[in-house]
Amino acid sequence: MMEDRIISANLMMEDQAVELSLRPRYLAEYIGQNQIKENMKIYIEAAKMRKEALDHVLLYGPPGLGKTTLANIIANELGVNIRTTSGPAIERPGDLAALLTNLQEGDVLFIDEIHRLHRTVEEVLYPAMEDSALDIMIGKGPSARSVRLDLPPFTLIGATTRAGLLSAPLRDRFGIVSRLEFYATEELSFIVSRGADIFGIEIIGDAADEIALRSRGTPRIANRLFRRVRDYAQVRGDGLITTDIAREALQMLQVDNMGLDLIDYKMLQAMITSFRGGPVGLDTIAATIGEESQTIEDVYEPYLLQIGFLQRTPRGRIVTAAAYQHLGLPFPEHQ
Ligand SMILES: Nc1ncnc2c1ncn2[C@@H]1O[C@H](COP(=O)(O)OP(=O)(O)OP(=O)(O)O)[C@@H](O)[C@H]1O
Ligand SMILES: [Mg+2]
Repeated sequence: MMEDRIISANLMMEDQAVELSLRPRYLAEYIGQNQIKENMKIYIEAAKMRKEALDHVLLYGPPGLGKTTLANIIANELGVNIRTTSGPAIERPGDLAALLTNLQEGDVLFIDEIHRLHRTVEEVLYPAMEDSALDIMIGKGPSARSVRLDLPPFTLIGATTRAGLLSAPLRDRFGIVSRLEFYATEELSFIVSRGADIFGIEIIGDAADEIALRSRGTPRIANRLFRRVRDYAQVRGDGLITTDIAREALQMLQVDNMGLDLIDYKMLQAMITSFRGGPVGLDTIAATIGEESQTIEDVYEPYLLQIGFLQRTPRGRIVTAAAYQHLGLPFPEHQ
Protein backbone atom coordinates (compact mmCIF):
# COMPACT_ATOMS: atom_id res chain seq x y z
CA MET A 1 0.00 0.00 0.00
CA MET A 2 2.76 2.43 0.92
CA GLU A 3 4.27 1.83 -2.49
CA ASP A 4 1.49 4.03 -3.85
CA ARG A 5 2.73 7.01 -1.91
CA ILE A 6 3.14 9.96 -4.21
CA ILE A 7 6.47 10.63 -2.54
CA SER A 8 7.77 7.08 -2.82
CA ALA A 9 11.18 7.17 -4.47
CA ASN A 10 10.59 3.74 -5.97
CA LEU A 11 9.82 3.40 -9.64
CA MET A 12 6.10 3.09 -10.30
CA MET A 13 4.30 1.95 -13.43
CA GLU A 14 3.24 5.48 -14.28
CA ASP A 15 6.84 6.71 -14.17
CA GLN A 16 8.28 4.34 -16.70
CA ALA A 17 7.39 5.86 -20.06
CA VAL A 18 7.86 9.39 -18.80
CA GLU A 19 11.24 8.69 -17.29
CA LEU A 20 12.50 7.56 -20.65
CA SER A 21 11.55 10.83 -22.26
CA LEU A 22 12.92 12.90 -19.39
CA ARG A 23 16.12 10.99 -18.91
CA PRO A 24 19.13 13.17 -19.71
CA ARG A 25 21.42 11.56 -22.28
CA TYR A 26 24.69 13.38 -21.74
CA LEU A 27 26.67 14.57 -18.73
CA ALA A 28 25.97 18.21 -19.64
CA GLU A 29 22.24 17.60 -19.20
CA TYR A 30 22.66 15.70 -15.95
CA ILE A 31 21.88 18.15 -13.21
CA GLY A 32 23.68 18.16 -9.86
CA GLN A 33 26.02 15.44 -8.53
CA ASN A 34 28.81 17.81 -9.49
CA GLN A 35 31.65 15.93 -7.87
CA ILE A 36 30.70 12.70 -9.59
CA LYS A 37 30.27 14.49 -12.91
CA GLU A 38 33.66 16.18 -12.67
CA ASN A 39 35.43 12.94 -11.87
CA MET A 40 33.53 10.97 -14.45
CA LYS A 41 34.38 13.48 -17.17
CA ILE A 42 38.06 12.99 -16.51
CA TYR A 43 37.89 9.20 -16.33
CA ILE A 44 35.87 9.03 -19.54
CA GLU A 45 38.20 11.43 -21.34
CA ALA A 46 41.25 9.47 -20.21
CA ALA A 47 39.78 6.13 -21.25
CA LYS A 48 38.95 7.53 -24.67
CA MET A 49 42.43 8.98 -25.11
CA ARG A 50 44.01 5.66 -24.25
CA LYS A 51 41.43 3.81 -26.32
CA GLU A 52 40.80 1.57 -23.37
CA ALA A 53 37.66 0.42 -21.63
CA LEU A 54 36.65 2.62 -18.70
CA ASP A 55 37.37 1.17 -15.27
CA HIS A 56 34.45 -0.67 -13.66
CA VAL A 57 32.01 1.69 -11.94
CA LEU A 58 29.84 1.13 -8.87
CA LEU A 59 26.99 3.61 -8.37
CA TYR A 60 25.13 3.50 -5.10
CA GLY A 61 22.53 5.53 -3.26
CA PRO A 62 18.81 5.72 -2.54
CA PRO A 63 16.26 5.03 -5.30
CA GLY A 64 15.38 7.65 -7.88
CA LEU A 65 18.59 9.68 -7.63
CA GLY A 66 19.79 8.89 -11.15
CA LYS A 67 21.92 5.74 -11.08
CA THR A 68 20.36 4.14 -14.15
CA THR A 69 20.40 7.50 -15.89
CA LEU A 70 24.09 7.97 -15.16
CA ALA A 71 24.99 4.47 -16.33
CA ASN A 72 23.37 5.20 -19.69
CA ILE A 73 25.07 8.57 -19.90
CA ILE A 74 28.48 7.02 -19.28
CA ALA A 75 27.96 4.62 -22.19
CA ASN A 76 26.77 7.49 -24.39
CA GLU A 77 29.74 9.65 -23.53
CA LEU A 78 32.11 6.76 -24.19
CA GLY A 79 30.32 6.14 -27.47
CA VAL A 80 29.81 2.45 -26.74
CA ASN A 81 26.87 0.07 -26.48
CA ILE A 82 25.21 -0.59 -23.17
CA ARG A 83 23.63 -3.88 -22.21
CA THR A 84 21.31 -3.70 -19.27
CA THR A 85 20.38 -6.46 -16.87
CA SER A 86 19.80 -6.86 -13.17
CA GLY A 87 21.18 -9.03 -10.40
CA PRO A 88 18.10 -11.20 -9.90
CA ALA A 89 17.58 -11.60 -13.66
CA ILE A 90 20.84 -13.50 -14.10
CA GLU A 91 19.85 -16.88 -12.80
CA ARG A 92 22.79 -19.09 -13.74
CA PRO A 93 26.50 -18.56 -14.42
CA GLY A 94 25.82 -19.48 -18.04
CA ASP A 95 23.44 -16.52 -18.40
CA LEU A 96 26.17 -14.14 -17.39
CA ALA A 97 28.71 -15.91 -19.61
CA ALA A 98 26.36 -15.42 -22.56
CA LEU A 99 26.01 -11.71 -21.79
CA LEU A 100 29.77 -11.30 -21.47
CA THR A 101 30.70 -13.12 -24.65
CA ASN A 102 28.28 -10.96 -26.61
CA LEU A 103 29.97 -7.73 -25.59
CA GLN A 104 32.09 -5.78 -28.04
CA GLU A 105 35.34 -4.13 -27.07
CA GLY A 106 34.76 -1.23 -24.70
CA ASP A 107 31.04 -1.93 -24.21
CA VAL A 108 29.24 -1.29 -20.95
CA LEU A 109 27.47 -4.07 -19.11
CA PHE A 110 25.05 -2.49 -16.66
CA ILE A 111 23.90 -4.68 -13.78
CA ASP A 112 21.17 -3.02 -11.74
CA GLU A 113 20.50 -4.28 -8.20
CA ILE A 114 23.91 -5.85 -8.26
CA HIS A 115 23.65 -6.72 -4.55
CA ARG A 116 21.13 -9.38 -5.57
CA LEU A 117 23.50 -11.39 -7.78
CA HIS A 118 23.57 -15.08 -7.01
CA ARG A 119 26.83 -16.11 -5.44
CA THR A 120 27.66 -18.60 -8.22
CA VAL A 121 27.06 -15.91 -10.82
CA GLU A 122 29.17 -13.45 -8.90
CA GLU A 123 32.14 -15.79 -9.09
CA VAL A 124 32.04 -15.66 -12.88
CA LEU A 125 32.37 -11.89 -12.62
CA TYR A 126 35.64 -11.89 -10.72
CA PRO A 127 37.98 -13.07 -13.53
CA ALA A 128 35.84 -11.17 -16.04
CA MET A 129 36.34 -7.91 -14.18
CA GLU A 130 39.96 -8.50 -13.31
CA ASP A 131 41.44 -10.17 -16.39
CA SER A 132 38.69 -9.90 -19.02
CA ALA A 133 38.51 -13.65 -18.90
CA LEU A 134 35.92 -16.33 -18.50
CA ASP A 135 36.70 -19.60 -16.74
CA ILE A 136 34.59 -22.40 -18.14
CA MET A 137 34.37 -25.88 -16.73
CA ILE A 138 34.44 -28.61 -19.32
CA GLY A 139 33.28 -32.09 -18.46
CA LYS A 140 32.09 -33.41 -15.14
CA GLY A 141 33.57 -35.35 -12.25
CA PRO A 142 37.29 -36.18 -12.01
CA SER A 143 38.00 -35.41 -15.66
CA ALA A 144 36.51 -31.92 -15.44
CA ARG A 145 38.89 -29.14 -16.29
CA SER A 146 38.69 -25.41 -16.47
CA VAL A 147 39.35 -23.55 -19.70
CA ARG A 148 40.03 -19.84 -19.82
CA LEU A 149 38.35 -17.78 -22.54
CA ASP A 150 39.47 -14.24 -23.32
CA LEU A 151 36.79 -11.58 -23.35
CA PRO A 152 37.00 -8.20 -25.01
CA PRO A 153 37.85 -5.51 -22.45
CA PHE A 154 34.58 -4.05 -21.15
CA THR A 155 33.21 -1.83 -18.41
CA LEU A 156 30.93 -3.20 -15.76
CA ILE A 157 28.62 -0.63 -14.18
CA GLY A 158 26.88 -1.88 -11.09
CA ALA A 159 24.06 -0.02 -9.36
CA THR A 160 22.65 -0.64 -5.92
CA THR A 161 20.63 1.00 -3.21
CA ARG A 162 22.42 -1.19 -0.70
CA ALA A 163 26.18 -1.04 -1.08
CA GLY A 164 26.52 -2.62 2.35
CA LEU A 165 25.20 -5.90 1.00
CA LEU A 166 27.91 -6.23 -1.64
CA SER A 167 30.54 -8.84 -0.89
CA ALA A 168 34.01 -7.44 -0.29
CA PRO A 169 35.62 -9.26 -3.27
CA LEU A 170 33.03 -7.81 -5.62
CA ARG A 171 33.22 -4.33 -4.20
CA ASP A 172 37.01 -4.31 -4.39
CA ARG A 173 36.94 -4.97 -8.11
CA PHE A 174 35.33 -1.64 -8.92
CA GLY A 175 37.93 1.01 -9.73
CA ILE A 176 35.40 3.84 -9.51
CA VAL A 177 32.94 3.90 -6.64
CA SER A 178 30.47 6.78 -6.49
CA ARG A 179 27.78 7.54 -3.98
CA LEU A 180 24.90 9.60 -5.30
CA GLU A 181 23.69 12.33 -2.99
CA PHE A 182 20.24 13.81 -2.44
CA TYR A 183 19.70 16.86 -4.65
CA ALA A 184 19.50 20.45 -3.48
CA THR A 185 16.21 22.30 -3.94
CA GLU A 186 17.63 24.53 -6.71
CA GLU A 187 18.79 21.46 -8.61
CA LEU A 188 15.38 19.82 -8.36
CA SER A 189 13.76 23.07 -9.39
CA PHE A 190 15.97 23.05 -12.46
CA ILE A 191 15.01 19.45 -13.21
CA VAL A 192 11.32 20.38 -12.99
CA SER A 193 11.80 23.35 -15.32
CA ARG A 194 13.69 21.19 -17.76
CA GLY A 195 10.84 18.65 -17.71
CA ALA A 196 8.32 21.42 -18.33
CA ASP A 197 10.41 22.56 -21.31
CA ILE A 198 10.46 19.08 -22.75
CA PHE A 199 6.69 18.78 -22.39
CA GLY A 200 6.17 22.29 -23.74
CA ILE A 201 4.46 23.52 -20.58
CA GLU A 202 4.90 26.92 -19.03
CA ILE A 203 5.84 27.00 -15.38
CA ILE A 204 6.21 30.44 -13.81
CA GLY A 205 6.82 32.23 -10.51
CA ASP A 206 7.96 29.95 -7.71
CA ALA A 207 6.00 26.96 -8.98
CA ALA A 208 9.10 24.91 -9.80
CA ASP A 209 10.57 25.69 -6.36
CA GLU A 210 7.33 24.69 -4.64
CA ILE A 211 7.51 21.31 -6.33
CA ALA A 212 11.24 20.98 -5.66
CA LEU A 213 10.81 21.64 -1.93
CA ARG A 214 8.48 18.67 -1.61
CA SER A 215 10.52 16.24 -3.67
CA ARG A 216 12.64 14.74 -0.90
CA GLY A 217 15.87 15.50 -2.72
CA THR A 218 14.85 13.03 -5.42
CA PRO A 219 14.46 13.74 -9.18
CA ARG A 220 12.04 10.86 -9.66
CA ILE A 221 9.67 12.38 -7.09
CA ALA A 222 10.12 15.87 -8.56
CA ASN A 223 9.11 14.59 -11.98
CA ARG A 224 6.13 12.75 -10.55
CA LEU A 225 4.86 15.71 -8.51
CA PHE A 226 5.33 17.87 -11.58
CA ARG A 227 3.04 15.61 -13.60
CA ARG A 228 0.32 15.81 -10.94
CA VAL A 229 0.60 19.59 -10.81
CA ARG A 230 0.41 19.70 -14.58
CA ASP A 231 -2.84 17.68 -14.50
CA TYR A 232 -4.26 20.03 -11.92
CA ALA A 233 -3.26 23.07 -13.98
CA GLN A 234 -4.99 21.64 -17.01
CA VAL A 235 -8.24 20.83 -15.24
CA ARG A 236 -8.51 23.73 -12.80
CA GLY A 237 -6.69 26.39 -14.78
CA ASP A 238 -5.67 26.93 -18.36
CA GLY A 239 -2.59 24.73 -18.31
CA LEU A 240 -0.22 27.42 -17.10
CA ILE A 241 1.54 26.36 -13.90
CA THR A 242 1.61 29.34 -11.56
CA THR A 243 2.81 29.44 -7.96
CA ASP A 244 -0.78 29.35 -6.69
CA ILE A 245 -1.78 26.46 -8.93
CA ALA A 246 1.28 24.52 -7.79
CA ARG A 247 0.54 25.19 -4.11
CA GLU A 248 -3.10 24.16 -4.44
CA ALA A 249 -2.24 20.99 -6.34
CA LEU A 250 0.46 20.03 -3.86
CA GLN A 251 -1.84 20.69 -0.93
CA MET A 252 -4.34 18.31 -2.45
CA LEU A 253 -1.63 15.64 -2.65
CA GLN A 254 -1.07 16.02 1.09
CA VAL A 255 2.65 16.46 0.87
CA ASP A 256 3.89 19.16 3.21
CA ASN A 257 6.53 21.79 2.50
CA MET A 258 9.33 19.45 3.56
CA GLY A 259 8.09 16.59 1.37
CA LEU A 260 6.55 14.68 4.28
CA ASP A 261 3.29 12.85 3.73
CA LEU A 262 0.76 11.25 6.05
CA ILE A 263 2.82 8.14 6.50
CA ASP A 264 5.89 10.07 7.61
CA TYR A 265 3.63 11.82 10.09
CA LYS A 266 2.21 8.51 11.23
CA MET A 267 5.67 7.07 11.75
CA LEU A 268 7.10 10.08 13.58
CA GLN A 269 3.98 10.46 15.70
CA ALA A 270 3.96 6.78 16.62
CA MET A 271 7.58 7.04 17.69
CA ILE A 272 6.76 10.09 19.77
CA THR A 273 3.56 8.93 21.44
CA SER A 274 4.38 5.26 21.97
CA PHE A 275 8.13 5.44 22.48
CA ARG A 276 8.71 8.97 23.74
CA GLY A 277 10.71 9.77 20.63
CA GLY A 278 13.02 6.78 20.93
CA PRO A 279 15.44 5.22 20.77
CA VAL A 280 13.25 2.62 19.15
CA GLY A 281 14.33 -0.31 16.98
CA LEU A 282 13.59 -0.44 13.29
CA ASP A 283 11.56 -3.62 13.60
CA THR A 284 9.42 -2.11 16.32
CA ILE A 285 8.70 0.95 14.19
CA ALA A 286 7.87 -1.30 11.27
CA ALA A 287 5.45 -3.37 13.31
CA THR A 288 3.83 -0.28 14.79
CA ILE A 289 3.00 1.30 11.44
CA GLY A 290 2.53 -1.95 9.52
CA GLU A 291 5.41 -1.67 7.10
CA GLU A 292 8.45 -3.81 6.30
CA SER A 293 11.66 -2.84 8.07
CA GLN A 294 13.53 -3.15 4.81
CA THR A 295 11.29 -0.63 3.06
CA ILE A 296 11.59 1.83 5.89
CA GLU A 297 15.35 1.49 5.95
CA ASP A 298 15.96 1.69 2.19
CA VAL A 299 13.27 4.00 0.98
CA TYR A 300 11.66 6.17 3.64
CA GLU A 301 14.21 6.65 6.34
CA PRO A 302 17.20 7.94 4.30
CA TYR A 303 15.46 11.22 3.56
CA LEU A 304 14.33 11.70 7.17
CA LEU A 305 17.91 11.07 8.27
CA GLN A 306 19.19 13.45 5.62
CA ILE A 307 16.99 16.35 6.76
CA GLY A 308 17.86 15.60 10.39
CA PHE A 309 14.40 14.48 11.54
CA LEU A 310 15.65 11.06 12.56
CA GLN A 311 18.91 9.95 14.04
CA ARG A 312 20.35 6.45 14.03
CA THR A 313 21.95 5.21 17.19
CA PRO A 314 23.12 1.74 18.17
CA ARG A 315 19.99 1.47 20.31
CA GLY A 316 17.57 2.47 17.60
CA ARG A 317 16.10 5.52 15.90
CA ILE A 318 15.52 8.82 17.66
CA VAL A 319 13.13 11.58 16.65
CA THR A 320 15.08 14.86 16.74
CA ALA A 321 14.11 18.26 18.10
CA ALA A 322 13.81 19.52 14.51
CA ALA A 323 11.13 16.94 13.80
CA TYR A 324 9.19 17.81 16.98
CA GLN A 325 9.31 21.43 15.91
CA HIS A 326 8.10 20.63 12.41
CA LEU A 327 5.20 18.64 13.86
CA GLY A 328 4.40 21.47 16.25
CA LEU A 329 5.04 19.35 19.33
CA PRO A 330 7.03 20.28 22.45
CA PHE A 331 10.41 18.57 22.65
CA PRO A 332 10.62 16.60 25.92
CA GLU A 333 13.39 17.76 28.25
CA HIS A 334 14.57 14.30 29.31
CA GLN A 335 16.17 13.75 25.91
N1 LIG B 1 20.77 14.36 -12.51
C1 LIG B 1 19.57 14.33 -13.09
N2 LIG B 1 19.16 15.33 -13.88
C2 LIG B 1 17.94 15.31 -14.44
N3 LIG B 1 17.05 14.32 -14.28
C3 LIG B 1 17.40 13.29 -13.50
C4 LIG B 1 18.68 13.23 -12.89
N4 LIG B 1 18.76 12.10 -12.18
C5 LIG B 1 17.60 11.46 -12.35
N5 LIG B 1 16.77 12.17 -13.14
C6 LIG B 1 15.38 11.81 -13.49
O1 LIG B 1 14.89 10.93 -12.50
C7 LIG B 1 14.47 9.71 -13.07
C8 LIG B 1 14.88 8.59 -12.16
O2 LIG B 1 16.27 8.36 -12.24
P1 LIG B 1 16.91 6.89 -12.33
O3 LIG B 1 15.94 5.93 -12.91
O4 LIG B 1 18.21 7.03 -13.01
O5 LIG B 1 17.13 6.59 -10.79
P2 LIG B 1 17.82 5.32 -10.11
O6 LIG B 1 18.83 5.86 -9.15
O7 LIG B 1 18.30 4.38 -11.15
O8 LIG B 1 16.61 4.68 -9.30
P3 LIG B 1 16.43 3.13 -8.82
O9 LIG B 1 17.25 2.99 -7.58
O10 LIG B 1 14.96 3.02 -8.54
O11 LIG B 1 16.87 2.26 -9.94
C9 LIG B 1 15.12 9.67 -14.45
O12 LIG B 1 14.32 9.06 -15.40
C10 LIG B 1 15.28 11.12 -14.82
O13 LIG B 1 14.14 11.59 -15.48
MG1 LIG C 1 17.64 2.46 -11.63
